[in-house]
Amino acid sequence: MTAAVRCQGIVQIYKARELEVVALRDVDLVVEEGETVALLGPSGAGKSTLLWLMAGLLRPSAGRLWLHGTEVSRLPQATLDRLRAAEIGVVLQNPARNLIPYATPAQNLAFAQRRPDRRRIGELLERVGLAGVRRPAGGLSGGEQQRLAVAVALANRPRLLLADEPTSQLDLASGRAVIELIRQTAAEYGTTVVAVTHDEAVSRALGRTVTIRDGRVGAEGRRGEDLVVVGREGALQLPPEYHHLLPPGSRVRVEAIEDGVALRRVEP
Ligand SMILES: Nc1ncnc2c1ncn2[C@@H]1O[C@H](COP(=O)(O)OP(=O)(O)OP(=O)(O)O)[C@@H](O)[C@H]1O
Repeated sequence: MTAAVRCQGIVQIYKARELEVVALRDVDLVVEEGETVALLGPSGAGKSTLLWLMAGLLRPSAGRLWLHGTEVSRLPQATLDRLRAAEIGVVLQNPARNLIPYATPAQNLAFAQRRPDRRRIGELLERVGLAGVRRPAGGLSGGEQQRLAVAVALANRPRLLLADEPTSQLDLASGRAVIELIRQTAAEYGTTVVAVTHDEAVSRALGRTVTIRDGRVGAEGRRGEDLVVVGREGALQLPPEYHHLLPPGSRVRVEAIEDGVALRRVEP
């Protein structure tokens, strides 16, 4: 089966004046079609950058990226834009950026659809609690805009949904409704979901977690068990709960044991 997303050695460097910021270094990641994945990690780790790359809104500085078997890191921009419109739903971090401010919620959904489907529009507005709301999107609260942005991203039943903190501005009840909508869409249409989140309810609902630390895939979890991922050339990132045992600069002796290695601190 072709993976929905395949990242191979992705590097992303931002150039800000004379400074270069390495946001991602050697990210290898495969998301199978129909999988639902939460991207976790501390602030500044590179999660949003990875999502922007998957959405084709950024080009990687190095490495290769495939979406549904097409190498997007090499596609001309117009082809990439067409592919995004046809197959990908994107929810950016600032919800207003996903919306047309002078259009009503229903109009926003209609603009997003490639084929008009009034039933789907009604159903989505109902699901995000905006049925009957006729104010322009620009006049909605942050939470309402966020719920509408998720609905807009799902208006075309995308093959791939990419969402950056889709519940960050929502209270518990609306957050649940949005999570349920995403989960149900994934189950019903086989939509692949990758969502950056700090919300535990979202990562629980999505099932697979990928933790980005310092621009790399540091850990992966399924069904609650978090496993450290061995990167290129054997690189490992210790989870924060072990930092006090092996603080930065520690010298460790690596000892082979039956099913792996043990790391033992050696006092200088
Ligand atoms: N446009 C940009 N220009 C320069 N540096 C940037 C730009 N966007 C992000 N960065 C830097 O790249 C690194 C990764 O940023 P990114 O937003 O991807 O992290 P994040 O994990 O999504 O963080 P958060 O959880 O705070 O959103 C950070 O050091 C950030 O300051």
